Amino acid sequence: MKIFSASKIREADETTISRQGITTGELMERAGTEVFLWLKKRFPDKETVFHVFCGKGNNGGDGLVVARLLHNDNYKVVVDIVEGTGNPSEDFTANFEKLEQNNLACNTNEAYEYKKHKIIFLDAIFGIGLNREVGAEAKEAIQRINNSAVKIISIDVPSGMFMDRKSDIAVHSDMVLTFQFTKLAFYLAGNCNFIKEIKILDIGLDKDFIANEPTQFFLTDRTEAHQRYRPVPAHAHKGTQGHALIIGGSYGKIGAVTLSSKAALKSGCGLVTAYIPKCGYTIVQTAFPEAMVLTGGEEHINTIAFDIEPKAIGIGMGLGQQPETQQAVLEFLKHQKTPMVIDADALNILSYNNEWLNMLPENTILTPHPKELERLMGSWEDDFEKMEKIRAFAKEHKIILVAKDAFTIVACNDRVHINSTGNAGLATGGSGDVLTGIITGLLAQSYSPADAAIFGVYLHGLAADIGVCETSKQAFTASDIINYLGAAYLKIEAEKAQK
Ligand SMILES: NC(=O)C1=CN([C@@H]2O[C@H](COP(=O)(O)OP(=O)(O)OC[C@H]3O[C@@H](n4cnc5c(N)ncnc54)[C@H](OP(=O)(O)O)[C@@H]3O)[C@@H](O)[C@H]2O)[C@H](O)CC1
Ligand SMILES: [K+]
Repeated sequence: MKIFSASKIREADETTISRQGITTGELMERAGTEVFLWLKKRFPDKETVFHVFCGKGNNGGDGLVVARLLHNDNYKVVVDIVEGTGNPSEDFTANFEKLEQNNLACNTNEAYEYKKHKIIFLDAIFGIGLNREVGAEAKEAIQRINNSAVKIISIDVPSGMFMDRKSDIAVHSDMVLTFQFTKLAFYLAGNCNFIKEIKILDIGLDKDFIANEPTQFFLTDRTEAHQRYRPVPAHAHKGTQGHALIIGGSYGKIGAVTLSSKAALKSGCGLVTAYIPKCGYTIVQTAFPEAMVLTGGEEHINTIAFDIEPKAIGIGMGLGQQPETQQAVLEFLKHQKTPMVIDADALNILSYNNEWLNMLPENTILTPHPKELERLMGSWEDDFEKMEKIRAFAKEHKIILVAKDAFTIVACNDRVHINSTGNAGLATGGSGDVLTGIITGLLAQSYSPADAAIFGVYLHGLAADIGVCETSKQAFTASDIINYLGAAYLKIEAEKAQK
């Protein structure tokens, strides 16, 4: 799914208004109606009290439409117009007048009994139009909302959240009902406390505009994942499903390479060879009998040489950074032409030898966690700068960068893809090793590097989303990601069959 900036969303509005021959007020009515219908379905109990906090712009206008529709549908509605939210927009004013005509007064300080009623706070103070720091009055309203113990639903965006820069104060939403497009700011690490859940409401913006307007940002949602997924061909055998080579491990860190190798095989490739130091030989052969094993070095890898022809290589998991290992990795990378995923210590070795980055084959996949990312490309001021640096770094070095985070970002071909699956259960040792294994396994199956990275990250997160429902987040381990890969594939197959 495309992600557009606030200015592009305004263009989409204007195009829709002119092509569909409607007014801005009619578009607002449509947006408000979608919110109303969603609320009505979710909260059928007419005793529910909706307390709507409106700013004076179009986000507030949406809030007023929703308030009127709820009121006319016999819900209990309380409306507060928040001061210090700019000059009233035309459509806000029109809807404010309609509210009076419908006998719904604002700012009445009406008391409602918290015990007796189910209270929902609707947040319509600011939307995508926030363009300066929130002033005292609006801040007070945001704090009041946040300090309440009731369910908070934001219209379009959590009020106070900037679309293009770091936000200091914003509504902490249980649910954001956002119009037509999801927003980039929702996925940034610094904003993670502001949103629990996102629901995109279709408000019928112009389809041609959406299809044709370019953007650099995409959400890897179900549809995107399905487009990149490649089912196993009916005539497949282990020779056609690709051979993955996983290079890594050192004394005390053989688990990393074992997890990675297992994940590669479970992602669907035909054969996996693990290249490890001798100290791990019995461990890998015992823990993972499906793998073939090659060795180099005693307790750490000191040379990388083999006579197999893998279709993809994953390197770095548990490798260590002994001088001999560093030398072996750099020598190895110098001659590589095979599609490759570089992780963990192999990434760190590259960061100390930055000039080597440009020698990597085009579209080599790098999978850093935040610390490794910082070592690679330097630090960043805020999430927006981080995103831009990731995009520019991938472009400059002609690589694919998989920046692991709560919402993992894949930068490739001057585009940024934000993953939509995964949960806090993935914050567990070895989950990165599993991801590298999955991506390497997909590469071995002839997925393009971009598809392997984008789909691999999605699949990894989906396995965790399915898994934690049975294990809990706390008890979820990296091995569970591997165990639930099958369920993730089955879910994707079932969703595709439903279409
Ligand atoms: N396609 C859609 O998604 C549609 C969205 N709609 C809704 O419209 C809002 C955007 O509305 P807009 O009026 O542009 O902006 P806001 O409501 O977010 O903000 C209102 C104005 O507030 C002023 N402002 C900005 N920052 C501050 C601040 N810190 N303190 C006080 N005031 C501030 C600013 O006006 P100025 O003239 O003062 O600069 C804003 O314009 C969108 O989010 C949706 O909810 C449509 O209803 C339908 C289509
Ligand atoms: K809002």
